[in-house]
Amino acid sequence: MIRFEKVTKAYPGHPHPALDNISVDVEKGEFVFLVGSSGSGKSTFLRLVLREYRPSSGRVYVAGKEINRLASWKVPRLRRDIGTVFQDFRLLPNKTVTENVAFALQVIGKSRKEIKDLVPETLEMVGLSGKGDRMPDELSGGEQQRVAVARAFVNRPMILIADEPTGNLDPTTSVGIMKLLDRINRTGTTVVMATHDSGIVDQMRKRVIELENGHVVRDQAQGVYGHQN
Ligand SMILES: Nc1ncnc2c1ncn2[C@@H]1O[C@H](COP(=O)(O)OP(=O)(O)OP(=O)(O)O)[C@@H](O)[C@H]1O
Repeated sequence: MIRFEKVTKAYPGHPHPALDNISVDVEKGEFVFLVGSSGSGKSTFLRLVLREYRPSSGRVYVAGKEINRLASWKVPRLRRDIGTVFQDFRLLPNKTVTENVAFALQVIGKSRKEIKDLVPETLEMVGLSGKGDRMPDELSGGEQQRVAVARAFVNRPMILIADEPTGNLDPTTSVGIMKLLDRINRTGTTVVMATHDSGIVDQMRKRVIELENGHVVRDQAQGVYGHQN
């Protein structure tokens, strides 16, 4: 589903590349944690999948397509297939919960009928039935992140990318969000999540890819957060 072939990404003005000749394969339906200290290259990896950046060298494939060769006008189509969740929720503050989730469908041209069916169904799935008319600032952090997850998943994307989705949440709330991501993964959606949350990684025992200075230093099935000697 995602393939990096000898990918290097160097930012202008930086002496060391953020990713240095990495090759990684993520199969359809996998759940992968990306771990590594701050600056190790996790966000750069995720941004390359979204084609927010192009690699300096090497190839990135998503669903069999080499995305660096996509014409710019095809990039929005690629991003439709990839839901995103971030640490800081990124909800539209002047829209209700329902409107936030519906908006994701409106921008890709879904019919009113589809929106009417999909939004309540997805809000129910994330445990927010009955809160559709609330504004984001009337919700707890955990609830806001549930809205963000609903928005990312309402279109049933092939891939869900999460960049430190539990970074602003307490441990109990984090577990709730992880249960949701796990449930989404079980529907067949490939999940790639960058995180510093060792408790979550150790609890879930999914594949762990560790980056260090732009290199893959560990790729472990049913892995843990830290090194095991
Ligand atoms: N837009 C950018 N321009 C220049 N350098 C960047 C840019 N984004 C990231 N970098 C550099 O690339 C390296 C990798 O950064 P990246 O954000 O991918 O790391 P990260 O593992 O996601 O870190 P964190 O855990 O702090 O989010 C760092 O040295 C960073 O300073």
